[in-house]
Amino acid sequence: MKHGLLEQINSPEDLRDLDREDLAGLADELRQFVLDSVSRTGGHLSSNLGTVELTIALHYVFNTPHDRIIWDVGHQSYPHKILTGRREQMSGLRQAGGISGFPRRSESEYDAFGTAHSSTSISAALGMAVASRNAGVDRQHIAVIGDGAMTAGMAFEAMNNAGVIPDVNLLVILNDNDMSISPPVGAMNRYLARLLSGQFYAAAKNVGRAVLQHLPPVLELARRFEEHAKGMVTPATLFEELGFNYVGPIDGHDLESLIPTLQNLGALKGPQFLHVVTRKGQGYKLAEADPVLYHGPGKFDPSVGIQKSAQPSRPTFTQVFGQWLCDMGEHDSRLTGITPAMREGSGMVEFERKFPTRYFDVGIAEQHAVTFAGGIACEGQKPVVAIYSTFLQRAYDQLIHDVALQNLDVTFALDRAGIVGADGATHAGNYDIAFLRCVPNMVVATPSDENEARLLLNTCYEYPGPASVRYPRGAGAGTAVTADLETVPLGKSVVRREGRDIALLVFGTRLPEAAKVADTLNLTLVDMRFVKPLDTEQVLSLARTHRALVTIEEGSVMGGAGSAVTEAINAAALVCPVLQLGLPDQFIDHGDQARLLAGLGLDAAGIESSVRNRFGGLLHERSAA
Ligand SMILES: Cc1ncc(C[n+]2csc(CCOP(=O)(O)OP(=O)(O)O)c2C)c(N)n1
Ligand SMILES: CC(=O)[C@@H](O)[C@H](O)COP(=O)(O)O
Ligand SMILES: [Mg+2]
Repeated sequence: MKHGLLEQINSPEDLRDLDREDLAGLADELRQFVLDSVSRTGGHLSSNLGTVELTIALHYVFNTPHDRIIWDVGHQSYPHKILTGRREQMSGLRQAGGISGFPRRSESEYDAFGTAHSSTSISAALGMAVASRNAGVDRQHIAVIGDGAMTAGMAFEAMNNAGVIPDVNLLVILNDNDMSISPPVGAMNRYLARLLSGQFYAAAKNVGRAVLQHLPPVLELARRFEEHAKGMVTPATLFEELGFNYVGPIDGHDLESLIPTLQNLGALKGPQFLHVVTRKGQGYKLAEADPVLYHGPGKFDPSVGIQKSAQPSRPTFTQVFGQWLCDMGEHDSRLTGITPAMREGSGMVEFERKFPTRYFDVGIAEQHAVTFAGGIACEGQKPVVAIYSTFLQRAYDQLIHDVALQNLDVTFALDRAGIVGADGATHAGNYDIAFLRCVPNMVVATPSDENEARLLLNTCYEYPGPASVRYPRGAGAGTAVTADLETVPLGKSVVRREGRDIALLVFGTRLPEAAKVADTLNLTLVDMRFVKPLDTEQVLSLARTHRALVTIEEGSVMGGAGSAVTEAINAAALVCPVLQLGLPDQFIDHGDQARLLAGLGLDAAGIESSVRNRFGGLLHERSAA
């Protein structure tokens, strides 16, 4: 077997120059490269180990970048990045200034479409296919979508549309590894599993034959009956009935199956559907055994695998939520916990273990998760939707129309609020304050530390309407968390420090940084706790007794909590300057969370310098007085 193949590949053209018998060796090198590089940078591992052969086959068979490949979610696109000229850049993956962990149009002409939020690939590929057809351009458009991503309604909306659009070159490849991040859920997963086992097709045929024994021996009727039986129970027909030519399942690690199949499909016109079976973590035993643990690891030593830290670490906000959910679930049997496919990320593993009948992983189906919660609330039970801030964007209409408008008692636990770090702009939880606070009936809570997170979860849970509690990725300052279920007054803030001249009004976990500034400059410090209902009485009182106010939040300044404060001051016709600190009107790239926040002026040094720049005169007057 030849060695050193990978370093000769600087573009897919180099790959296409290789002899076919060299591709298996290249796959071994590529897999090893993925493992080595992810172990050094952190990132998505299991999915990428599973797409090595598929990526090689696609670039080998198709004329990329003329032909378009769209990687759904894009967390499995590292082999694609490596083969498309970004091998060296993998050392900077997901770090400030480095390449993204997801496909990005601005990064490479081979990244046909930016992805990261799931289940968009078929829609985008179909759009491109229509545009190519209309422009008379002959090219192939390929959507590679996982079995997890295939659970989303959006994928089926696209399939439904594709099946009736004539003359489009669309190839949907279902990369079925029988895993989402967590073990797969739902009837669609069962459907695919039955398809793989082939048992149902065989059973359908047998049903047809058995019944036919009692029917007139008309061959044509038999054929139709068999097709009908097949149509009712054979999973393959779902895709066929939607207008696709279904091919598969084939072994997605076998280049000898993949290459000729792709060549054949490439020659066909109209919507094609290829079912490929892969294994998450393929080739790295530890990841094969535990693909969940290796879905998105930090740095680790591949020779020993991920090790548990010897030091007890500070609990993350996610863990605080997970503990709260179990405690509240124990206390109140009406509680149900809902996650759209983020059981581990949202801290619900223990809740599922303790309360399996009250736990619902609904698949990658944020819209359904929210309306499903609305339905549960209609019947007097108390759903908690645990969802990343960024993924709630998917379910905005459901939140307004199905929950808030009917004032239903749904608690939203918004994880990953604010800057998320390595996942970057696609996953940023920057907008929830702005998009939630304008919705009537909503309560919007912004805890400042772990204990506050628990208190505000209690409070929002007890509130008999729609309420959200947002908290960031990772650990807080290590504040001790109470074990009880006490609540705090709704819409009331807490003065943490009495100072002079300027008041810092903090919404959320920037509070410890703001506190340092308040101490240094002798300012008033208020933990606002709620964006909505806003503690207007407190805001107006501060505006009357201070020369200026500074609002601080880890969320979009536009429309955010600071805007709520200025609206309250304007409505009362008071005159008081307000400096609004938060996230600017731009997408924030990937990088280290703390450094990004510092770069955005949201650490103590940045807050102090903003206060001095804007209100330096006021501070000077104070010290002179
Ligand atoms: C809208 C949305 N919800 C949730 C996620 C989080 N997420 C990323 S990958 C993933 C699982 C995807 O499973 P699958 O498509 O089968 O790919 P695999 O991880 O198995 O390679 C989930 C839930 C997301 N990216 N987008
Ligand atoms: C690709 C994707 O959407 C998830 O895998 C996401 O990267 C998880 O993020 P956390 O690591 O913050 O759970
Ligand atoms: Mg999968």
